[in-house]
Amino acid sequence: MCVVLQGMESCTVSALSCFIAFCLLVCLIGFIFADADFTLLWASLTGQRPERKLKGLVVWITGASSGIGEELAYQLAKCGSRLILSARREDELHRVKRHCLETSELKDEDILVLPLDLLERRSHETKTKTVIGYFGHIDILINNGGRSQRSLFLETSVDVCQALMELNFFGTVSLTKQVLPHMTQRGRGSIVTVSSLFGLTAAPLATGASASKHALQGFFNSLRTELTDYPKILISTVCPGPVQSQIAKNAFTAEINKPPPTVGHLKRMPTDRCVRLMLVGISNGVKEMWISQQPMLLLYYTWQYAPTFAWSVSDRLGRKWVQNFKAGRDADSANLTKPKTS
Ligand SMILES: NC(=O)c1ccc[n+]([C@@H]2O[C@H](COP(=O)([O-])OP(=O)(O)OC[C@H]3O[C@@H](n4cnc5c(N)ncnc54)[C@H](O)[C@@H]3O)[C@@H](O)[C@H]2O)c1
Repeated sequence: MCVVLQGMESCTVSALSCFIAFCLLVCLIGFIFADADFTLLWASLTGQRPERKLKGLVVWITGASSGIGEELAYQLAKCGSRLILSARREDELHRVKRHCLETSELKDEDILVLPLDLLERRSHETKTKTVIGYFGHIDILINNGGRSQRSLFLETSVDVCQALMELNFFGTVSLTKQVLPHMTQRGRGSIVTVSSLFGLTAAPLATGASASKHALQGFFNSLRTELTDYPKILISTVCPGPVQSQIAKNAFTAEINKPPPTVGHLKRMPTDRCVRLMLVGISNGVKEMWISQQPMLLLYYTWQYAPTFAWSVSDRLGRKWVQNFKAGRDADSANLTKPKTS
């Protein structure tokens, strides 16, 4: 009897260990192939669908003429959101609007094309009044417009660092300053700001851009803590790794108005996947979203738990990137490979 019970016990224990090992294996595989932080992935598996949550909402997108902003417009239009499309180039915004109308059930009056320069801060009050005059309210502001950088700090004019702060940080803060009082008055709304993984960590050739995104992280994290009396106002920051867009082509270089010498071919996440995850995050009240393919995401987790080890890995990767850049080669494509020799 005793021997039988012992046998059953050891069977149960080994079944339990197999089950735990299986769960750990599933977690490990999931972790290796994950392209977002766990809260966001959980929301995408079990949370509210954007098609349900965002239908009919009024969403203002800055930087809607290309890349992530353009894709946001397309996916939000399919969700049935009413849109305000802003960027500097009006013709490009009309192109995006036409495509939204062709691929969704929205009507012409559901999309307002509103040219806006983030650098022209004095215009932001009037632009906000125009939007409220047109739709009556704003449910979601997506602060997406911005630029990056491809230059070594030693060769870069401080004017470039200032220009990056003016655009990415002050332009965003200025528009938020106009829209937020409207949301606090209504007691609800979302302000979603596209930061970057290098707003949390760092990247070579992007000192000024990284600083401007770090500033955004600090600003919006602090703002969130000030708005605890408004539980229905969401302040969310999005931290993407490399995503397919025009970002490298439009990057600042060592001097203002000097185009990048080469356009990188860094392995980038498809824009539609990044935007889908963003919309899932917005629909489920996710306050910070990390969105990136591996190994960038893995490196970022390492940064959280073993920063010095992560710095030694990123120093190695960064050195190759800088060597290629100095040699005038495509720096982006070499960030995870050996320096190019031809
Ligand atoms: N693509 C990436 O790899 C990546 C990674 C992390 C963060 N981001 C961030 O995502 C956001 C969108 O960039 P993207 O990748 O789609 O690049 P993009 O160059 O394709 O789009 C940038 C958008 O910002 C607009 N813009 C630039 N200057 C402006 C100004 N003065 N006023 C108004 N609009 C202006 C552009 O017209 C364009 O519509 C940016 O804030 C960028 O920093 C991008």
